[in-house]
Amino acid sequence: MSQIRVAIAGASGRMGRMLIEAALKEEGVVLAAAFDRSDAPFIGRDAGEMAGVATGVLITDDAAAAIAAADCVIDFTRPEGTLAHLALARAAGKAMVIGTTGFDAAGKAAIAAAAEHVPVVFAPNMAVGVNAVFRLLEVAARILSEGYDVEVIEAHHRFKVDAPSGTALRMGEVVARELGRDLETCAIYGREGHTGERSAQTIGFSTIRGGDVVGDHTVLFAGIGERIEITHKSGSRMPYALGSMRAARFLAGRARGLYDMQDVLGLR
Ligand SMILES: NC(=O)C1=CN([C@@H]2O[C@H](COP(=O)(O)OP(=O)(O)OC[C@H]3O[C@@H](n4cnc5c(N)ncnc54)[C@H](OP(=O)(O)O)[C@@H]3O)[C@@H](O)[C@H]2O)C=CC1
Ligand SMILES: O=C(O)C1=N[C@H](C(=O)O)C[C@H](O)C1
Repeated sequence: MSQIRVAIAGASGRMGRMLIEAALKEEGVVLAAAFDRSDAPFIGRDAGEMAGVATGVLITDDAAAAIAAADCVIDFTRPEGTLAHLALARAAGKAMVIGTTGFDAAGKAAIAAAAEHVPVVFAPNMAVGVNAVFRLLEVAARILSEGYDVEVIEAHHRFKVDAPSGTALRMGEVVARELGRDLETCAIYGREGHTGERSAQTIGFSTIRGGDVVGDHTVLFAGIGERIEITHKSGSRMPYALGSMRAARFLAGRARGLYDMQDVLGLR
């Protein structure tokens, strides 16, 4: 089996630690480097420490050196960090898996531009189950295209900084595309005060933040006399991390281009 050497960005973060654990477990993946910001708590410590394994790979604050040591960067940080790492990966000709959410249009355009030079997997959710739900939503939206109001409801931990989640937005995009609507113009983000009656063409989003909720997403199709709910609940971050390892393996030896988890999982 061919091997891919990965560098984990944001190594001290919730996903960074999970990604290191997954990289150490996954066949065909070698943990080549782990890096974070210079004020991060684990700089200089063994990347395997959290997983109770000595790896000899020390967490560094030298992003360029970490990226140079790998074939592929796996990045779950913040949009500004990801875009800085992407510029380094592009300059060094390295592949990249991007799980970070919350990009604006310019950030997404920068990712598409970099993918003209290096291969990139960019997806708001790497879990296999969520990607299966995206396909289920296409079927549901097709069948329930008349007379059903669409609402996307998501819940996450108190530390999450972007809303709605990237996954909720992608769910909205999938349903909107199937219904021939443009999410840019039909989305309603929360409601307050005298809103008037609901307009049939809208897709509503509701966001809950609290405690340690890993990530729950529901798409509700509400008709007169019946409701259909399609729900995914995460009990652990490991499915995101294992999905990212599949994405890194998918990129091994691949040409430049922009891919997502539907490509990685062969769901297109
Ligand atoms: N696609 C998917 O499947 C999933 C995506 N995500 C997304 O991944 C991202 C990270 O989530 P999570 O791990 O919970 O977040 P954390 O805050 O726990 O971790 C983020 C890490 O990135 C570092 N970081 C923050 N800002 C920068 C920056 N500007 N430059 C470089 N490094 C930076 C943080 O360092 P410091 O602590 O010093 O700020 C930290 O180490 C979020 O966008 C989230 O939505 C999460 C789960 C699954
Ligand atoms: O921040 C998180 O935790 C998560 N973020 C992603 C998102 O915004 O969709 C994926 C998952 O829901 C966890």
